[in-house]
Amino acid sequence: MKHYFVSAAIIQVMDKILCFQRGPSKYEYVSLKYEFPGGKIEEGESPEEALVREIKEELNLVITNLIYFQTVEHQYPDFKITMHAFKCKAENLEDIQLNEHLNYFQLTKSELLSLDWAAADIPFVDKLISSSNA
Ligand SMILES: Nc1nc2c([nH]c(=O)n2[C@@H]2O[C@H](COP(=O)(O)OP(=O)(O)OP(=O)(O)O)[C@@H](O)[C@H]2O)c(=O)[nH]1
Repeated sequence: MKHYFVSAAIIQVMDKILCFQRGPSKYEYVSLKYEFPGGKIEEGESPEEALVREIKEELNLVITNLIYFQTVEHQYPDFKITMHAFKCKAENLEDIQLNEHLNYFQLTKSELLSLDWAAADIPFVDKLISSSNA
């Protein structure tokens, strides 16, 4: 069984959080689901370095002020992921490009549950909702 190590960005804009819809996938349980953008950590990279690289590649954004948030281990039917989430800011939001995602929303914490999240992201969503100053 494959085990992926992944970093994910909780990008905050004022009191809102950026939520991104994945494209179609052969794995129906992640296909078209919402996620925090990011990707796999490559050999020799820290989780933070991987996240800065992935967000530039996927969204053309420069992220700053990374603060560790939480790590989730999730077993999907075909692979396992260990995913580290970081809160951060985006320097240049006006330059955003959706190079991989289909769509995105800027939502307040209380609105997050209106989206169909990838299962691995649910602990992040729950923690964001339950933490008033997180
Ligand atoms: N980036 C990211 N991946 C997630 C999240 N939740 C979640 O289950 N995943 C899963 O983690 C795996 C790795 O993510 P990814 O596909 O974005 O990584 P990547 O850009 O390096 O992929 P690549 O192999 O196509 O280059 C995917 O199978 C994805 O479904 C999330 O919030 N963010």
